Amino acid sequence: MTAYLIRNVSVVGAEPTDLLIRDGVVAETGAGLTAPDATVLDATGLVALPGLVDLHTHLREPGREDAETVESGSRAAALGGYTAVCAMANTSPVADTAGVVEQVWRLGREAGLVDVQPIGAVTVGLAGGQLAELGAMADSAARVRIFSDDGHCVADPKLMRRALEYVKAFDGVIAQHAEEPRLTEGAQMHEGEVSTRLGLTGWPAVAEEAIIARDVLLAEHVGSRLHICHVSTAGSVEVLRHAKARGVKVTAEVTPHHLLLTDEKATTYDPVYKVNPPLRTAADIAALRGALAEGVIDIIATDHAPHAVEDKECEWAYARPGMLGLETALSIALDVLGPQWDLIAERMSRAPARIAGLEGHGLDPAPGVPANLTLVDPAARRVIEPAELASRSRNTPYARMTLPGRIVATFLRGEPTVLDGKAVK
Ligand SMILES: NC(=O)N[C@@H](CC(=O)O)C(=O)O
Repeated sequence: MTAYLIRNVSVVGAEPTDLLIRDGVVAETGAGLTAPDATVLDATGLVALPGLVDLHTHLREPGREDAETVESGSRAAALGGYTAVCAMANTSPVADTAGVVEQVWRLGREAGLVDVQPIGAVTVGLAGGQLAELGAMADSAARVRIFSDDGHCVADPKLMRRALEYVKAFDGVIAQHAEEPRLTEGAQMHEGEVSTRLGLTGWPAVAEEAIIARDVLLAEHVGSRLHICHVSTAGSVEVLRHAKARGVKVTAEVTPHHLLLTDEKATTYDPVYKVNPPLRTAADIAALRGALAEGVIDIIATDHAPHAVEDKECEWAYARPGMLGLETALSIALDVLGPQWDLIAERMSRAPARIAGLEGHGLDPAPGVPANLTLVDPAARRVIEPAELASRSRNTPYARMTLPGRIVATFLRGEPTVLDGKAVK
């Protein structure tokens, strides 16, 4: 195994130092290290972060390998600075059995670019009718700890209660897609002034907030861990703040796009901006940014949702919701938060690794720690060209935008997956 001596790197924004990576771990740190056998990387001006961890990735395999595979999504993740991703269960077949989660887990190991941790479905076929085999998925080789029907809400309160009770035994977590389905029938975008102007059916903020309010109360009643996917409204932030103050075991994520883009984008009628939950207002964005700084929202998760061309380049009403995220998330975080490296490390690596219980991830580079890390050039700016993305899909909302920051290298257990900004395999 090649050793790497990373020279003059700022670890999470601290004074520059050297890092020696050997045998899969950070072997030494300090100024002026020597290691004659090591490959030297000059990292002057670069920042080392613990490898990013995405709690919400759609990899589309099995079933829609034309849109993404475990391998192509893993490569996109590595290029985005990630060393671990949690793969959502809305595949075809649905990841609601030990067999399917083991298949995804094995494909992730074979690709070997990031650790792929499958998420199991809460209900059979995501249909919301009966609980999936949560225990069998937890006991499988994939050791599933997060369960989610993402894309669908677990709308039945009794089933949600049972799911929360069930996973408590193995410290699992239910990740809820908060959307009261009766309030979003036929919805095409955020319900507000813009939807009225465009004459499109609205997805009201209260459809999200009502489910979060219900579920934090259920989680408190049961004493279980609840995670809220893609929080998108100011009202949701208020509900979460209240729940956290009461000591409810709830965590929450926000996506890069909900931190940056508003519902005004729908006026273009370009379905690349169609996403679930929908893009909201500038006031929501301000509240989400505040909550992220404060810790009411724990993490940034991408909700990387690749879609084939025919599912996106069509009329708005027929387009599938979702946008790419893995290869641009760190740039959007830098744009939104500025060079607050400790906050970025917390929200994009340490906290998601803790929530998912991913051993060896989310740890700042230090002697003895597994070498899962990424090197960022904060001074670089890049133009996003959809055709250059590693994802099999092209549905990025940032096409031709100039974004700050570039991932220069990513290491997974001491092996580079990205070097000089390019995937190693
Ligand atoms: N976030 C999205 O807009 N899409 C997700 C599922 C979902 O959450 O609707 C997808 O799988 O495409």
